[in-house]
Amino acid sequence: MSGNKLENLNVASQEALITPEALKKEMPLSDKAAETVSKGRQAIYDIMDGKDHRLFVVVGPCSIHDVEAARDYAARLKKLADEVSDTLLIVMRVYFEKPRTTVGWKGLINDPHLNDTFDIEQGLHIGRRLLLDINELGLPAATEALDPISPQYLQDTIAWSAIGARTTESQTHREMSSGLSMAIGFKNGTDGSLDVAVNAMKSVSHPHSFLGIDQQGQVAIIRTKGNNYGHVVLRGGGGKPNYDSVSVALCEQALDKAGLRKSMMIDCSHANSSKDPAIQPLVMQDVTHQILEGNTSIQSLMVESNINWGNQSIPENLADLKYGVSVTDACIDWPTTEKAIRDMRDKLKDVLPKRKIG
Ligand SMILES: O=C[C@H](O)[C@H](O)COP(=O)(O)O
Ligand SMILES: C=C(OP(=O)(O)O)C(=O)O
Repeated sequence: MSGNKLENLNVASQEALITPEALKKEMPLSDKAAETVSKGRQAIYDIMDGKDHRLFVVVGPCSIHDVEAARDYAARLKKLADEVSDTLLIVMRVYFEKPRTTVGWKGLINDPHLNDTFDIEQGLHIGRRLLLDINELGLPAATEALDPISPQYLQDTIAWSAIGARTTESQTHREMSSGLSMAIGFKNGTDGSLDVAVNAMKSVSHPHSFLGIDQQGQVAIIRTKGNNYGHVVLRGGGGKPNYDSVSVALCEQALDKAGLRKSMMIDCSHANSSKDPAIQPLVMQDVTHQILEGNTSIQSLMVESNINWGNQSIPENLADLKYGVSVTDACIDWPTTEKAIRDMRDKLKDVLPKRKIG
């Protein structure tokens, strides 16, 4: 550590990490996986541009903590995705980085062994392997871009990214998003503020120059071109939901006033469900009804779903973990997910092709 007595005084230790280039050399993207990423990104662009009539639906666990259960879930979701692909583009939530309101487990990259050992090098390897395998299935992946460095390790496997409610106002995250290679959903603030997401959409469309790391892990000046595929994610906040038609109309007005594309995602979980999974299918039904009634701005949804219902705390003895149950937010189970997605597809399959977007 530096000999300077005025710096790192609160740093306990630091250790070098594998570079992004080295990790990708160890775990390259196959042609099949690359095709899944590229097609997934393009389909989302086409949906946002009104060239593809479908909705895209980001479905999956609140967080990934058990890669075998994640593979099991991905195989089920891939089958469902193929079944509904005429109407819904299904993208799997593969969330490795968890923003916490205060403290708590921060995800599989930060602590892959769920025991505060913070084996981040192992976390990056495990996370990349799973993302490669999910894309190999032909299932595109979505994640939250939370850590400003990790995208250099993983973003070549990602078709869509979210910036979370706690970081949508962050300049660092807006700068990072302006250089990412896919559409970015900006959550409204945890207090329900829409302004932070609208301002993020404005910011992300501009070029930015900022401090980052390159593929060789060298600190570098990153200069971006700007990203024209930012959109708002309505996730509720301030103790109340904002998926209702009035909140959606107010969001459309705000986007119109700002001269931004009226493309939004409804997050059926978080403050839109008061974190009660039983509410998520009701939100999905309400959104479907809004579209049947003529809404043309809702182009995507987010659903927190797992193999089994609810959530669990991380036990002292990991052998006590219940299979396929979230260790962060509570999720709907697989049968509920299948039913809700199928219902949405059946109700919208003849309507979406007639929607005039934009
Ligand atoms: O999606 C996960 C949670 O909503 C988010 O990480 C905050 O969780 P917490 O309030 O339990 O920290
Ligand atoms: C943390 C999440 O959501 P939010 O940022 O809306 O709380 C999430 O989608 O996992």
